[in-house]
Amino acid sequence: MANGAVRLDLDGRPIKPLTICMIGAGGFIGSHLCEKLLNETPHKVLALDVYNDKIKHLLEPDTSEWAERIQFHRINIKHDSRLEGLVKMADLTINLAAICTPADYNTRPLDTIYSNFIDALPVVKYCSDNKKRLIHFSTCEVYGKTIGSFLPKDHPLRQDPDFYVLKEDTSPCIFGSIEKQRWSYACAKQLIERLVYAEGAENGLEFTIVRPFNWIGPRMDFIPGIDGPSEGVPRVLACFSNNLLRREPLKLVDGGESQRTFVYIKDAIEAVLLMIENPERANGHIFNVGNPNNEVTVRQLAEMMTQVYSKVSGETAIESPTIDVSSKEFYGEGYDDSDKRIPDMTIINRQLGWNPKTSLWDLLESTLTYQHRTYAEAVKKSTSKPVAS
Ligand SMILES: NC(=O)c1ccc[n+]([C@@H]2O[C@H](COP(=O)([O-])OP(=O)(O)OC[C@H]3O[C@@H](n4cnc5c(N)ncnc54)[C@H](O)[C@@H]3O)[C@@H](O)[C@H]2O)c1
Ligand SMILES: O=c1ccn([C@@H]2O[C@H](COP(=O)(O)OP(=O)(O)O[C@H]3OC[C@@H](O)[C@H](O)[C@H]3O)[C@@H](O)[C@H]2O)c(=O)[nH]1
Repeated sequence: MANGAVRLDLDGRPIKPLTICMIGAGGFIGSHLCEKLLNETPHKVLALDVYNDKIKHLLEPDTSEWAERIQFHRINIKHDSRLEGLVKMADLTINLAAICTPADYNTRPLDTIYSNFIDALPVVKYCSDNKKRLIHFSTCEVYGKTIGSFLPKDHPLRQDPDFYVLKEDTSPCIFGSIEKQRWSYACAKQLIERLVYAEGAENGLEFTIVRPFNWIGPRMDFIPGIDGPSEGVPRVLACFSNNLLRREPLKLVDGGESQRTFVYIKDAIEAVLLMIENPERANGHIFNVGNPNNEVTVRQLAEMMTQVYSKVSGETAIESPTIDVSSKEFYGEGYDDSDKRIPDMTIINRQLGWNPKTSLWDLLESTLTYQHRTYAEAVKKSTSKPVAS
């Protein structure tokens, strides 16, 4: 922690140091949350994951100021009897573990459903049985498609926020048919949300559910062939970064017409810290965490990323920076998409006073600077390797 001052919660009460069992701590969000907790709070982290590459810098012996506050446990929660003991040792459990890349939802629907529902079940049960607080990571995908998407393209009601803004307590969850296996993830996340909520209602579980709306930033996913499988398909930020690093056109799925709101990971982590440290304001709530001001179509995102990458790398853009591909070609059979995702911010504003700060341009600039610095050399080397004869 930067200084020894006592931290106060939003109601002016001192915050007591916590032990946090963080499952999925080695992933994108987990790595930023661990960093924040170690840098700015006195809390201790029991970090559980199958991988730790993204938090290695926090575990190395020379970061000894943190050595006593973070402990890594290489655990696959599918089958590890140590899990309940670790939940019991902690004051709070945060579950981030999941398969959460859309390319997997329609091609590995069983793994997706098991990961997002079955594997999360014991975590909920251990928290409930042992009277431990749980912060569970769900997703904005539980909203599925907007009501407005079912209206004709030029219908005036499409402009009415009631037909597209997504509200935790009133919006319905609208998924495609069962053959559209894209929705396997959203459906599993919805059922685990319902289970967590029911444990709260029937057994008094103290819970908070987080619905992230496209959090992006450094360390998200992987660059295929560099720190992940060559044939792997990460989420859009890493797909487009990979294309820019390799000087290939960015692939626009079905014309890049879908809309997303992107929030900077560092803004979003502030919201999670408020939930951790203000249980009385966060328990029993479901929170949208996103930035309604950063809405773009995927095509606009591609154009912006191309411009920003040119600026940070000093390379001019290629002649045809984007190319259209069909979703069947890109993701395979059973893909479908959310048309538009604007989070309503009323509840998080009222309970925690949180607001996102960073514009899309600024967050892309810092993220693409990181991508260029981290990967440009490695990509260059990998593409200049002589082909074996
Ligand atoms: N990043 C976003 O914008 C976003 C959006 C919506 C929802 N979410 C949710 O937030 C959570 C974290 O997302 P992320 O972006 O950090 O993803 P991520 O893939 O980077 O992190 C997930 C981590 O969980 C670990 N994990 C998965 N299965 C495990 C298991 N069986 N045992 C132990 N560890 C396991 C993975 O190794 C990985 O490190 C997920 O639940 C995801 O569904 C994220
Ligand atoms: O190369 C690409 C990659 C993706 N896309 C498109 O870009 C959009 C965003 O794709 P992402 O891979 O970021 O994933 P999505 O926003 O659809 O879903 C994500 O949202 C919330 C989380 O739960 C998950 O992390 C993930 O499901 C989609 O419309 C997708 O079709 C492209 O056009 N080109």
